[in-house]
Amino acid sequence: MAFDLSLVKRRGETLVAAHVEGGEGVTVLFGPSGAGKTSVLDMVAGLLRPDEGHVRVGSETLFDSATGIDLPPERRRAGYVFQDGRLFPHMSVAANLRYGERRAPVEARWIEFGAVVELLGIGHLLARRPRTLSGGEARRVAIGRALLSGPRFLLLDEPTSFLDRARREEVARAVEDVRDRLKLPILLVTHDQDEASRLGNRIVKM
Ligand SMILES: Nc1ncnc2c1ncn2[C@@H]1O[C@H](COP(=O)(O)OP(=O)(O)OP(=O)(O)O)[C@@H](O)[C@H]1O
Repeated sequence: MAFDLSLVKRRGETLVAAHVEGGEGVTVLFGPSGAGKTSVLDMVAGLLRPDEGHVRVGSETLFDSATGIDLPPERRRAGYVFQDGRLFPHMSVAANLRYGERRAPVEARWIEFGAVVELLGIGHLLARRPRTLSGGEARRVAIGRALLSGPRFLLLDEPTSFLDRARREEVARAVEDVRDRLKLPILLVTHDQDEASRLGNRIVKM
């Protein structure tokens, strides 16, 4: 499955434009602050309406301004991991993960709780609250919650930003595992050149 995106959106003074014709694996959106990377993720997720263009993932059209197709976010089935993770602070790690799972219709669940916990190495964290996690652990839990929501693809907004070197490494490895073991299409935003080269099967400059 691959992304096929052609998007144009005016945001204030900025014209955001992106064209992606991807193959498998990780497509990196790379560019300076303000180029519109997060806006592109929001348009793919269905949270922001493009002025023009299309969003296709695999054989499915999620948006097309020419034909009027515009699926609501819940039917697009994006696993969106926001830059700040947005874990629920009053819930344990396990409850955060289960929340993702409960959101998924039964027929959309393609991965088990135990498999996600194992893949991301978060078994020892299940009883903890988000505020007691390191930045890298919190990002891994947020990726796990997204995976359990039965997504067709993942949107990762700067998954290693604001982390020290060791935590960046942890999260980068988790992204590689998701890419290589689950074969899920991933659209990943970064402004770190090394990370773009390491994780991306292709890089789209914005
Ligand atoms: N709600 C909004 N109304 C008007 N302009 C906006 C709005 N949100 C974002 N913008 C503008 O759209 C442009 C793209 O913003 P966006 O957050 O998508 O960029 P980005 O590349 O993800 O930046 P960063 O790397 O800093 O997160 C910016 O110029 C921003 O000021």
